[in-house]
This record gives sequence, structure tokens and C-alpha cells, in this order.
Amino acid sequence: MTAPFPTGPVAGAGYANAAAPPPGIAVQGLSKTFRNVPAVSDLSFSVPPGSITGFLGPNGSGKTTTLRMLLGLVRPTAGAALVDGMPFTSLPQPARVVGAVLDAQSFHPKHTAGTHLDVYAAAIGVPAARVRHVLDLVGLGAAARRQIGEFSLGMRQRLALATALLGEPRYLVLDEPANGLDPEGMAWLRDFLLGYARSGGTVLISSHILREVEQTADRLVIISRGMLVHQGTTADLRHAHRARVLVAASDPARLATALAAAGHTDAQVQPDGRLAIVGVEPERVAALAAGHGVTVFGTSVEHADLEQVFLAMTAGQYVGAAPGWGMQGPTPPQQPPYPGQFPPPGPFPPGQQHSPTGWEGPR
Ligand SMILES: Nc1ncnc2c1ncn2[C@@H]1O[C@H](COP(=O)(O)OP(=O)(O)OP(=O)(O)O)[C@@H](O)[C@H]1O
Repeated sequence: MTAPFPTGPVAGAGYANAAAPPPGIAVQGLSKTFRNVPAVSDLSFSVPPGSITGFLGPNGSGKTTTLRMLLGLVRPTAGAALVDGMPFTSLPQPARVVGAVLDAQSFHPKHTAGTHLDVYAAAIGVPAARVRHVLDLVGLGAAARRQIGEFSLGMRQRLALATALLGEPRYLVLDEPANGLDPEGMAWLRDFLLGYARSGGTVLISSHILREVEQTADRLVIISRGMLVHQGTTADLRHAHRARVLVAASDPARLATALAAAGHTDAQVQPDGRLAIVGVEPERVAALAAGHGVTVFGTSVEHADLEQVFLAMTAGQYVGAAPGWGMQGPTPPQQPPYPGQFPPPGPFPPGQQHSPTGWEGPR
């Protein structure tokens, strides 16, 4: 029986030394300019083996162009994209190393799912029995004999994934695979990718919605206008934007000093007079305030919304030209990463106004 996912180094994948750990995907100084339009600019990031890396950016930020360069479908203007240290096109058996889902529309509508996979299996030298297996893997076993023209977008996405899995690849490169999937389909995809990674596979998955990949990806690469704006673990991003405690107090400066003396240095007085403190429990703040003669009027906890963090990071992707002037329009305002920022917190210190501006975005 064929293994559902690759387990460790894939036999016959073309390694001179099968014991050598695969170095993963490396994008190095990659640029692509279409005529005068820069789609990707000096982009560098890495996808470590065994990771699920979310590749995020707004529409038109260069995700597809980057993935197409990685897969040798678009020639870079500069830089390189390497899989296990070599360009995709130089891999001895590329379909057995990387499975890709780029476009779930380009199927022959008269082909059945089974026929489509038969053709691909023959093309990459995979036994015909693998077709049945990948159909079952993606939940399309019952639709094997149906024409693809009748498929919903979600079914096409599953078929595209089945195609990518034919060669038992060690890497999956997926361009917006959640497009068209209903919530059940998205949950299924999430579990599927987690299982694939647990079995030793590596995933690079693009999306323009952070929430889609947040629960799956252990690493995030965020781009805007073809440029890198963030790279790191999902946990680090969460940690950098963890919950903060907002305290309306009689003497915020005194409370801040007391907090700093107790080791809680990440405290800032907000324009509305409240003190925002990261990395401390509300009870601890209340105890310190009481101990230093500061009256607390109200306390609330705000949880950072990573989607808002993402929006703030990529703000300015769309800059419209002012009609007739050829000038860039205004950059959209940054979204606050904390939802419902500044809810009425109760009494404010005298003279303090409720402010709509507040926190200045991710630090
Ligand atoms: N073949 C092409 N010719 C000219 N311009 C192109 C071509 N392919 C992409 N572009 C441009 O490059 C930029 C990046 O496009 P790309 O499709 O890579 O972005 P994306 O992040 O994948 O967007 P989306 O989320 O909408 O799929 C866009 O301005 C796009 O118009």
C-alpha cells in the first residue's frame, strides 16, 4: 500500500546522499518586473523543512508571481528560488519533490477526475494505482467518474491537490488553495496539511487572508507590493501582539512607575489617558495600584486580532493615481490591530477625552 504522505527523505528523489537533511525552500533576492511594473522586488525568505509556511499578501502583492518563479514558470528579473539547494527545473524528478496547486481552473471540463489524474500519473511515471489513492485522500473517491466540468470550485481545489500529491512529493506549494472551500472544506484542508507536515512534508501556502492560514502555519512570510514586510514564526507574531491591559487610573504616570519598578516596563499612557500594559495580568495591576495609592476606575483586556496586524503591515498596497495628475493617492489609514479599540472604559480622569486614534499600529 502506498504511504499517504512522504515519510522522511523520499526514495528516488534524486539525492546523492539520502541521509542529508533537505535544506528546504530558499528565495534569494528574487525580483520580477513585467514591462515597467515591478511585481516582486528583492524578495528573500526561507521555508524550513517540515514547516507549514503561510505566504501572505493582499491581492496583487506578488504571491503568485513568486510561486511561479519558484516553480520555473516565470523567469526572474533577478535573484533565485531554490528547492533543496537547486532550481526547481534542475531537480531530477521535480514532480516527486514538489507538488504544486497554482490554478484550480485549468482542467479539461470533459475529462473525469480519474482520467485527468491518469494522464498526469502517466506523465510523471507514477503507478496508475496511485490515482485511486489520491482521490480518496482528498475526499473525491465517489466523484472519480464525474466530468470536471460539473465540479464546484471546492471540488476543483481538491482535484488540484490530488494532482499535486500524485508524485508523493516532499513539498507542497499551494496558491490560495482555500479559494472556494466551504468552512468544512477549509477545516478538512487544515487537518490534511497538518497531517502532511507531521509526516515530514513541507508546505508553502499562499493566502490573502491571515485567518485562513493562522491555525495551520507555524511560520509566516508577509509581503506587500512585492516586498517582504515580515518573516517569522506565527507564535512570535502572536507574542509581539499579545493582549494588553487598559487601565483608567487616577494617576497613570505613578502607576506606570510602580509597574516599571515591578519589572513591567511595557506600559504606555494612551491619548485617552488610560495606561496600556502588555504582559501583565489585570489583578497584578490592581494590586500594584492599591499598593501605591492609585485609584483604578476601570480595567479592560484587549486581545490583538492578527488579521488586523496583517492589514496594518500591508496597508498602502493600493495607492490609486489621482485622476489626470499621475500622482499617488493617499495611503489608506492603518487599521488598529486591536478590534473595537477604545471601548468606553468607564470614568475617565478629569479633562481626558475619548480618543479615536489610539495605538499607533504594530511595533
Ligand atoms: N503576466 C503578467 N504580465 C503583467 N503583469 C503581471 C503578470 N502577472 C502578474 N502581473 C502583475 O504583477 C503584480 C503581482 O501579481 P500577482 O498575481 O503575483 O499577485 P498576487 O499576490 O498573487 O495577487 P492575488 O492575491 O490577487 O492572486 C500585479 O500588479 C499583477 O498585475
